[in-house]
Amino acid sequence: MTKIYSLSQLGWTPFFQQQLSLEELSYCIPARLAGQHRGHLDFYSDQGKQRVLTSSLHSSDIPSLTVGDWVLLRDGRIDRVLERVSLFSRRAAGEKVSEQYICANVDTVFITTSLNNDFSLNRIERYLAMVKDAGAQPTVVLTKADLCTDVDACVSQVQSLDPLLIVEAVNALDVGSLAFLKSGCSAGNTVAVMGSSGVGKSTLINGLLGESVQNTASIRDDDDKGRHTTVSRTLHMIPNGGVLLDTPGMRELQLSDCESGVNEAFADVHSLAGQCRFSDCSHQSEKGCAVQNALAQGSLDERRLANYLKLLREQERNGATLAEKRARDRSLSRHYRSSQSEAQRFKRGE
Ligand SMILES: Nc1nc2c(ncn2[C@@H]2O[C@H](COP(=O)(O)OP(=O)(O)OP(=O)(O)O)[C@@H](O)[C@H]2O)c(=O)[nH]1
Ligand SMILES: [Zn+2]
Repeated sequence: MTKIYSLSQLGWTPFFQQQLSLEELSYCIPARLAGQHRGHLDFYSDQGKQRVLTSSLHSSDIPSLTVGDWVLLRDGRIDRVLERVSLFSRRAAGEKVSEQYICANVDTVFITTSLNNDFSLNRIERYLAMVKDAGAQPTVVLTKADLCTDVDACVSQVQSLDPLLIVEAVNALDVGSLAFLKSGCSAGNTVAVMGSSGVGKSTLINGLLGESVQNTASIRDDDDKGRHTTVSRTLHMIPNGGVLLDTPGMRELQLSDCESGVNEAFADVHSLAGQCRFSDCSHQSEKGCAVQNALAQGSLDERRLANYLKLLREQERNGATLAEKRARDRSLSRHYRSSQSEAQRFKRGE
């Protein structure tokens, strides 16, 4: 028997609720996509697991869905896909500019890097740009703190990238050191983990879930042969609330097209660049370059500037089409968020 979870345990928040009309509430069931299989999709709702056969869908609906999506089900079919909080995708191979979706509606990403060989501010900045571009919130998790002789120095280097960034050093093998991260995984919060191979993502995930992933209370499925397997091992319930989305695509994600994410992750440099005398300043040797001035004054770090320019060049090579499409999607999602907070203020009578 599949365990039943409440919508909030499955990651449902007011952001999704306010997209439903009263009428829809009477005939639709909100459900979250937990697994995509060859012939069917698995959804979870507060009524349990529901399987939708791919053959019952419009072929154009399928590629636009991804794990983590919330949809409205009506009579066992997808009525519509709800607006997303965030979306991770990559450029699909091929001539045409198209996007391959990886997962949706992740609130918090644990950008995981180890405090030994893997530690690199450039890599962390790259991940920050990706997470911001997707519309999610980053938390930097520095693993293998037990193998590092100066944890505080590394933490403050990461913190210097952004004073508001949450940075946490852990020994992922010691569950006790994950208490702070666990406290952030409350009901309604969807978390994903990203980082290079070997940094300790699986160890961290096992620690957050409390047991080995294989034996957790993750959403389970009986496969056709009657065996008990996890649903593509993508959607896991975190004890005491929250959902962990763990997809292979997320683990392999490369920085592709996220110029606006780069500019957000480097808000300090981006804002300096806006103050240069010439709008097309290349920040090399032009007169009145605010970026070069900041470098000369020591308020901007040479490494950070070099990484910013490198990431922007990568964006240019990737072309702007996808970036524009994402910007459109994001502004729509911001619109929803702001109308949501307006609705909340209204409710409170402000
Ligand atoms: N000492 C120490 N070892 C750790 C820590 N976190 C992970 N490890 C070890 O590092 C190795 C790699 O950890 P994994 O959790 O498999 O790393 P991963 O990021 O999931 O790797 P991929 O599956 O390749 O993506 C394992 O031997 C872990 O036991 C830590 O905080 N401290
Ligand atoms: Zn300049």
